[in-house]
Amino acid sequence: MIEVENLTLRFGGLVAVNDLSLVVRPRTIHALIGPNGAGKSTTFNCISRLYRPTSGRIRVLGRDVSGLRPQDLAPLGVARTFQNLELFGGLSVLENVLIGAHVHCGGGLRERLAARPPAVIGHVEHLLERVGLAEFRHAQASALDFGRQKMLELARALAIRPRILLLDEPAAGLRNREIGALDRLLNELVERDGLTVLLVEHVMQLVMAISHRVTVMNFGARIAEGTPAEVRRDPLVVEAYLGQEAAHA
Ligand SMILES: Nc1ncnc2c1ncn2[C@@H]1O[C@H](COP(=O)(O)OP(=O)(O)OP(=O)(O)O)[C@@H](O)[C@H]1O
Repeated sequence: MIEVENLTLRFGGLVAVNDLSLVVRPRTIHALIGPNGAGKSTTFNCISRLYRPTSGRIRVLGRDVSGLRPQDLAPLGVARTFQNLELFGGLSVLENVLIGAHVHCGGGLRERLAARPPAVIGHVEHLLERVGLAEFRHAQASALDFGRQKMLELARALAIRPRILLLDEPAAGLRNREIGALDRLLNELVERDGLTVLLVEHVMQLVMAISHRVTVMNFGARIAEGTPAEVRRDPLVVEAYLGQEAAHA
């Protein structure tokens, strides 16, 4: 679903991503982990076209993305969420998801909100149920607590009916109960709906529970890859990131 080949990105003299290759297979949850500054977000931003790589190649759904703009990815079936939430705080929960649902139709914000075909509303209501926000559908997005705002961002991403979900730290700042709900939802999206998920995440509780594959980065490069159990035991990973405690967890 995603193929990253020899990706390098330099910011001036700093090599943020260094010759990174990785393959995300269909219907898997693939986590990108590593210490702060390892190059995870930069890799993510190259895949979602916010950054232009210095060299290397990225294919998404078999297509070279080098000529695409960030907004070209949604029509291809690729949705993303952001580490710093990017909601329309003044709009309702329902309207925020509606905006996502209309991505295929083009047009401005006003047109997207004005056109509310019943089928689209039905889909949006269904998504709000799935992320546990149905009862908040008419609340203003900015009035939700942080955990619910994160679920709203996820619902908006799902509204485009994506085949690939790119999630930037979906569990950051969530409480245990919320992480459990996210775990169940992501599993269901992959198992039942056939989505593919690539996530950058620091919350090991989630990564180790849900990932089929984990790529570990340090200093811009890949230092390990495997199942959660494999990377947890990898001495390089233990030294760079997880610590002895996680190795024995
Ligand atoms: N826009 C930028 N301009 C210059 N340097 C940058 C930029 N974005 C990231 N960097 C640098 O590139 C390196 C990799 O950063 P990146 O944000 O990709 O790491 P990360 O693994 O996502 O870290 P974190 O877990 O803290 O989010 C860091 O040294 C960072 O300071």
